[in-house]
Amino acid sequence: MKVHRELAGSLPEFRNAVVTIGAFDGVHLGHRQIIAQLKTEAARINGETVIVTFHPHPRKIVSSVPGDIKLLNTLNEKIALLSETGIDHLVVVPFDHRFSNQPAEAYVTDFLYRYFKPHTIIIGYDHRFGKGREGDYHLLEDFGKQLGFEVKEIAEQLQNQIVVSSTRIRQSIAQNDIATANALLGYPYFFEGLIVEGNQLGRTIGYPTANLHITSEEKLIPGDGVYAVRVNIKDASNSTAFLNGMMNIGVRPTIGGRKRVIEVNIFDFDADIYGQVLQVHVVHYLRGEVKFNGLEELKAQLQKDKEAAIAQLSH
Ligand SMILES: Cc1cc2nc3c(=O)[nH]c(=O)nc-3n(C[C@H](O)[C@H](O)[C@H](O)COP(=O)(O)O)c2cc1C
Ligand SMILES: Nc1ncnc2c1ncn2[C@@H]1O[C@H](COP(=O)(O)OP(=O)(O)O)[C@@H](O)[C@H]1O
Repeated sequence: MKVHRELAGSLPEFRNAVVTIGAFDGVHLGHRQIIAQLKTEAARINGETVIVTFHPHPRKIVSSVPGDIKLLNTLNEKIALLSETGIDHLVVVPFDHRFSNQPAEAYVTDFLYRYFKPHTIIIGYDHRFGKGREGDYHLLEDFGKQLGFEVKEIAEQLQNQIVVSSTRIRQSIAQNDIATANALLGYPYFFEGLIVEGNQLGRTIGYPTANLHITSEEKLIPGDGVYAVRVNIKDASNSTAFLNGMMNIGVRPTIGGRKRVIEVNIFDFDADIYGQVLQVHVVHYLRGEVKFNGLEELKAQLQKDKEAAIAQLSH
């Protein structure tokens, strides 16, 4: 997959471009359905598959509360996930107020048609574009007749009767409904953080925990609670080996904590990994955070959590 981060001057001439446009936050099962169609269509006409996405996320620019929205993917994660789907081109369009204020007609002629000369455009059932989201499938179809491109619409995707949408997945993760989120994503939700020092208390009770500092401000972190996780230490070896573990997200009422922390105890593991980046794949929600009467009670619960986590991770 070739990644293009600028429009003017640097885009190639695509051969029979089969294009889709969207935020693709999460690269979830609905997105994957569109991508599958893109590839089928491109194979049929010997064309190239092109995904057009925007950065920053359009909601960050047009939202009334800027900076408020948390996302499923950082740009780099999105690029990695899309790259695995086997498409030919990803175009990351810088999204700003000027771009968002283009009338829908100008968006089609001065942007879509001008840069991509599409053979076919495939969009999701709820895709909107242009100032005030005024452009839709029908407008695109009208332009297609004039300018000579095909437009195809993909119906909404259901998973266990739930409509697959980035918004729905974001809500599920924030409310610790990891089961729903993962089912709609098609993979376990993941995030990463830098391993920093904590109170060094964990090791004294037999459960050392890697405390994570999240460097991406936009990344959505699951709601408070205890989770079964798989982790990958992103060190120089670039190993993709996964280790099992359990994670707590919360303020740690038992030790009188106030600040929200994210910490992971890795099973069958013993090494100093301060300063490394840990990627955490959230597999299962185990329980809510509890205030215990002292460390002994907490320790007993941690043993139970570990057994529950191992049972979940062995599926
Ligand atoms: C799987 C797991 C579950 C936890 N559950 C709770 C909990 O329910 N209540 C709580 O106060 N602390 C909980 N903790 C946090 C512990 O209090 C914390 O790991 C310990 O104080 C060590 O902190 P340190 O890493 O900063 O030294 C949990 C930690 C882990 C790893
Ligand atoms: N099994 C393990 N799981 C997590 N971290 C571990 C493990 N074994 C060793 N460590 C190391 O120990 C640190 C955690 O120990 P801990 O006593 O909880 O200190 P801190 O409060 O600084 O997190 C981790 O950051 C990591 O470097």
